[in-house]
Amino acid sequence: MSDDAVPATGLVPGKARPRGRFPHFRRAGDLVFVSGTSSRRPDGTFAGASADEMGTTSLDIREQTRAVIENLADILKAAGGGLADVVNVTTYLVSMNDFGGYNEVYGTYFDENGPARTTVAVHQLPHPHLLIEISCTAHIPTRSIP
Ligand SMILES: N/C(=C\C=C\C(=O)O)C(=O)O
Repeated sequence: MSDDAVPATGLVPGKARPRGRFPHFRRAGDLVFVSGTSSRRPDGTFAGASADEMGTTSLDIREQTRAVIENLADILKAAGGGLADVVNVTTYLVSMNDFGGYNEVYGTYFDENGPARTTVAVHQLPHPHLLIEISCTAHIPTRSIP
């Protein structure tokens, strides 16, 4: 693929729009930086968040983690790569009580040969239903894109 055909930055069609003036990803040379991504769906609902008829909310860290990583995969695909190209991950959890569930699902996508990783707990994320947000960097040389 010619360099011109590879988007350098972008809003990815079909993904939840960023909640601010930033792109889903930005390329700098062979590196692709993906903005912090949640389990938010294009319709504004969240995978891994539900409420019963009384309004009691249930949040599921495993489901949210899976949805976040799948959202990252879709964004990386639009940038010409995939999860196998990720070299660094930063994870933001609202509570370290969710570390076990997050870690379990993470390990179904990545292993010790995968990206470097940092996981931190933060006070809040941009919506009260969010337990997790992940940003990542991928190495996707434009010359490797078919
Ligand atoms: N990356 C940011 C928010 C992401 C929210 C979401 O994906 O639901 C940001 O505000 O920097």
